Amino acid sequence: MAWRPYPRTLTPLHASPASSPRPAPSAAAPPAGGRGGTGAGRAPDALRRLPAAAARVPGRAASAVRRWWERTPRERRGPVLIAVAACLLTLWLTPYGTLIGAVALAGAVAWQGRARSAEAADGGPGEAERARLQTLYEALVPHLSLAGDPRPRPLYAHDGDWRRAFTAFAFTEEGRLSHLRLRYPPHLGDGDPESRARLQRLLCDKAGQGREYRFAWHEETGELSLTALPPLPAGVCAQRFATAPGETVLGFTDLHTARRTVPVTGDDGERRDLPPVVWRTGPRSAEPHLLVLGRPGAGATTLLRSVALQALGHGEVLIVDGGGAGEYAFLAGRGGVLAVEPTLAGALSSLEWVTRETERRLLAANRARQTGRDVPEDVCRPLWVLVDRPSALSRLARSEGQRDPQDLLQVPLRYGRAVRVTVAVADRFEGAAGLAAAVRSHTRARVVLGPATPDQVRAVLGEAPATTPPPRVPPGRGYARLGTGPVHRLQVPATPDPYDEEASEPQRRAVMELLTGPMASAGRRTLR
Ligand SMILES: Nc1ncnc2c1ncn2[C@@H]1O[C@H](COP(=O)(O)OP(=O)(O)OP(=O)(O)O)[C@@H](O)[C@H]1O
Repeated sequence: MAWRPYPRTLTPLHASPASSPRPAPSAAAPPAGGRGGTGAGRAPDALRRLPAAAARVPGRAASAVRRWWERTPRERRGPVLIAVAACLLTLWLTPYGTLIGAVALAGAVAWQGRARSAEAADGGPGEAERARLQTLYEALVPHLSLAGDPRPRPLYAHDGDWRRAFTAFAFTEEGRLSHLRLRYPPHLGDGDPESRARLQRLLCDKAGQGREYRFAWHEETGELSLTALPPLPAGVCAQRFATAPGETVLGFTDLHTARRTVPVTGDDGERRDLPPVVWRTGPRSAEPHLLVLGRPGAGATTLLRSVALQALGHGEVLIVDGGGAGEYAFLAGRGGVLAVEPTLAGALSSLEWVTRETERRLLAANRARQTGRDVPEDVCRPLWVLVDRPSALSRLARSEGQRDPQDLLQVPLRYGRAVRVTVAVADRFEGAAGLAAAVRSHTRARVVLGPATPDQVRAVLGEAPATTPPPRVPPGRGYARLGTGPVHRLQVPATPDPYDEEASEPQRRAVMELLTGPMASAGRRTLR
């Protein structure tokens, strides 16, 4: 297989530390920006940390002022502003007032940062942080101590020391635990999923609700690390992503699980580099077809729309809308869109054409190879078959005594990869039982959207996520797994139906901008 370098617009992660979001902390290194330390007495590097700590002081003072302002009741904000303005005016009018004000401000800022700088300088946690670690340690003692433990100094004991148990930790600027690495005793049974789940639940409760956490078990060293994850980037609209041909962005994920970033523009117009989940299709792909499952309203249709808009840049698209709600109607008649079929009859005839077209392409490719000629262009042009809610169509077909449209997906699913025919299927959880065996066995790129239990995620992706469920699940939020790769957290870009009046104007406009022009009647192909 030929090695293909990154296109210049794509950024390998290691190449742009300055412009990328900060990497999540590894188990050995607490997160940059958070304040961390080791409990086991690593050598303090005070001199190195002091300038950095001093540089953070104004930032801390500013966030203290912001927190104070947010806590101030609305009715008191006006008088407070007037008092501040009066003080500033007095200083302005007093001889040397500006200078006195500046010195006083610098003094206040230095005072605010003094205690914390001292802590940061010796690398140790502050008083509040020590108290949090102590509370966490005491909560772990009943779970991790052993009655009648013969060892003279067990890791976890009521009069024990958290410094021996916690080998690394870090706190956020707000004083919340952001990273912890702890040693666990051998009797925990780290091979037992129930023991693991119990300890993880306890740690989540004690580390603070309302965030997602990633757990990593290090069985060789008997350590467990917990890392608080920031929310995934929301507010990314549909747009032309910087990808190579054959690559589709399913959504965005965490920096530590992605291999690169792509530049994107948020709906506020701000440009950022974000780590995408990239799905590769085509003859070399190990996951040439996609299955999306989720609860109603979780965003499965949105993901198929996003795939369709990206596919239109390089190939032709045929859509079967089993939901029949007209959520793809805006694509009908656009350049590159072969058909949008909301009815059973239309779905059957279009999918029959797809079967014939796949077979035609296979024969043409075979003949070209046998005669040593190039494969014809019409065989290489990607063909995308997007099927939304096939289980609903199958049910309808059964009740009407017609052929199951999913039977017609067998050929493209089995043989389509070699001739660039890609199938993406979306359905609801309750429709999963109605998916044909071919759909289930040939869709190795998988996405789960919306609220789902770890067991539901495992049932679809083959593995539960290593992260805890998000406290609030926005539309388009879920998990993705490509083949046997890791389970990624996923946020799908907002790609609404541009005629959906409830969608935000910038998001609808973004979709309209990606639409190809109407197809000229001369270019229309008949699928019947
Ligand atoms: N990634 C996203 N970002 C922002 N909004 C989204 C996203 N995904 C979905 N939505 C919004 O959530 C709503 C439901 O989305 P969508 O129709 O895609 O869900 P669905 O899973 O197909 O639901 P159903 O099965 O009921 O059709 C829509 O209003 C849509 O605009």
